[in-house]
Amino acid sequence: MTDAVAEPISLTRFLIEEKRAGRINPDLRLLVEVVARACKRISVAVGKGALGGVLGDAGTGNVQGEAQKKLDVIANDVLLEANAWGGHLAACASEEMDHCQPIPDAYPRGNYLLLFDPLDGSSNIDVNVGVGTIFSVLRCPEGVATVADADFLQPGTSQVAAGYCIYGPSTMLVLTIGHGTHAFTLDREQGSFVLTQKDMRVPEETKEFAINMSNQRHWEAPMQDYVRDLLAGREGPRGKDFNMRWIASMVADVHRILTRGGIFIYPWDRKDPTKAGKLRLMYEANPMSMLIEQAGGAATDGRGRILEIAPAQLHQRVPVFLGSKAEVAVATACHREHDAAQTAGPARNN
Ligand SMILES: O=P(O)(O)OC[C@H]1O[C@](O)(COP(=O)(O)O)[C@@H](O)[C@@H]1O
Ligand SMILES: [Mg+2]
Ligand SMILES: [Mg+2]
Repeated sequence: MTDAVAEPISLTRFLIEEKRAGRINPDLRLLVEVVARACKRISVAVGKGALGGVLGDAGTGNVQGEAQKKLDVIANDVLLEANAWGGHLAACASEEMDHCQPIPDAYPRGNYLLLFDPLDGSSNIDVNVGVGTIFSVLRCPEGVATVADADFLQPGTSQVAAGYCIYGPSTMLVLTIGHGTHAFTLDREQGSFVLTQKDMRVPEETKEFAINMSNQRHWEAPMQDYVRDLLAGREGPRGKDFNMRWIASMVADVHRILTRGGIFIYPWDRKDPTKAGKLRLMYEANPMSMLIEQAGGAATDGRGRILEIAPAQLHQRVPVFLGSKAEVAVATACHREHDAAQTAGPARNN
């Protein structure tokens, strides 16, 4: 849990103070301001709902083979356009684009790489449930003349900033620049983000888990074991009753966990064994893991720390276990013990 701030300040003033304290440089500060401005525009588009002609399918597909919603495309265009002229970026990469998009030669170029999931929780757009934008910032490797996808393939530990904007009953920007995780609420009358939670902390222990249970039959053995113990409640080996929540917008599920704790899980499953998971490492798992770790939580792929994964592809997928530290440790230990037993024993049973 996190206390509300005594004297709310704007995002701009917060960033100026961080700059004075030597925690952010002018270019990164500008980049965060530009992303925040773009999120305000997306918030307006999302808020129009059925009146704005923004609901429904775009009639196109993305590189992931997923049908795009109109708002996926709108949010992607808003982020690209807002960042093109800033002078702080070398290139953008998006869940919705096949390859990265370098800043054109005619435009001022900077030294950062921006990655985003422009609209997270797309399946919730048409039913008026919270959705969001997730972003991650990396440094462009030195001496790169024309940025290529390979320049983005850096582990999550290299992120210099990460955040999300949640378009819910209120619009909130949650941000880390590597010195804690902070939440800003959009004052719609003033048009500015105001710091409302400084240094968010994820409680270490929890009694709440978030998972799409309809995939249960497709999970591997350690996942089955872990969730069976949660469901057994007070009478089971965990000795306590667990509650379940699943919004199906990662942004909204993670926001709840940052606010009151819990564990969020999207494991590998056998529905499509060629995919390493559903969620994307670069646009979803890495930025969320940095935010969660900066708030005292933990994030693994069930075996190891997500932020240390060396990416091989821009659109790489990964299993995700993140949230309250002690609970992520239990889930991860369950997988590791299973792996160890498999190595020692005669045959795999999953
Ligand atoms: O449909 P499911 O299996 O519940 O999956 C929900 C998950 O998929 C996502 O919607 C994927 O994100 P996108 O909407 O950006 O593709 C996550 O936000 C969410 O956690
Ligand atoms: Mg997403
Ligand atoms: Mg998306």
